[in-house]
Amino acid sequence: MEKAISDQPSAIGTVAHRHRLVAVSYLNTKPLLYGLLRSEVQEELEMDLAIPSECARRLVSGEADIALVPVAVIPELPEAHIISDYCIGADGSVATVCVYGDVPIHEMTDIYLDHHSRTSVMLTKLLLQEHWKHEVTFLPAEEGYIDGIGGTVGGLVIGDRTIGLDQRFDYVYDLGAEWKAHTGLPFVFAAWVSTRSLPEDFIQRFNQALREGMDHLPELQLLLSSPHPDFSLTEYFTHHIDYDFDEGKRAALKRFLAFVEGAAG
Ligand SMILES: C=C(O[C@@H]1C=C(C(=O)O)C=C[C@H]1O)C(=O)O
Repeated sequence: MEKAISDQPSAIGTVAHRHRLVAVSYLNTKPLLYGLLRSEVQEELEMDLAIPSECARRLVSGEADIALVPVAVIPELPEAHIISDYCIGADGSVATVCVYGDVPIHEMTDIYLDHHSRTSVMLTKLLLQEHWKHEVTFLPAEEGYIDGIGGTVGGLVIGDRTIGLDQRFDYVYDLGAEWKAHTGLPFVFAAWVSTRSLPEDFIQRFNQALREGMDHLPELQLLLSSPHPDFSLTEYFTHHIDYDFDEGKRAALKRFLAFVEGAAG
């Protein structure tokens, strides 16, 4: 455990050991990344991006020290510290985590579970069990699986690949909205987690940097191109994704992790 990681600049002005950080490679993380990249705290970080399931794998394997991870992986970590008041969450419809299909959910016989996801895979299972009360066969997904959605086969899709998909399928179930209808709560998909306790002053600088990112959303939107003519970045960043890890999301996390742990046990 006593692996010394210094947060102090070394004699030549660089940081001796940087925290290895991995964040989600989707659009919804850009405001948080923008803050980190504008801040001096980035000098203390070795930053990389990956799909959510890979962020989870790296934190569990010890290849990363800090990650924006799907919250469903938290029970697998020997030590987990949520180090930020910012997250990838939603209070109602999230827009980019949906089950798609040609038929209503109760007519679906099979559902593909997106291999990019850890949290929404479990959320789909929870909602089928508790909310829709409908049994299906779960199909593992791999690259290209979206083309296999059709007939009575539905599919969970998360992140940027969902953009435009609502025009391709007749039935779209937004899991942020369905969770809210089921529990009355907002939801947290991913949180900033470290696998060991970090110095308080680092955590403060880290959160200040994330805050800066949120404060500069209009500037960031000048740098990003819109992924689809019908997709509003402003709408997505301000009405769908809810970045505050507030009391409601903490309550949601507790409830959701109880389900995840129950399913594992
Ligand atoms: C809202 C989203 O939440 C994502 C969903 C995740 C999951 O299902 O494991 C993980 C990270 C989040 O980025 C999204 O990416 O669309």
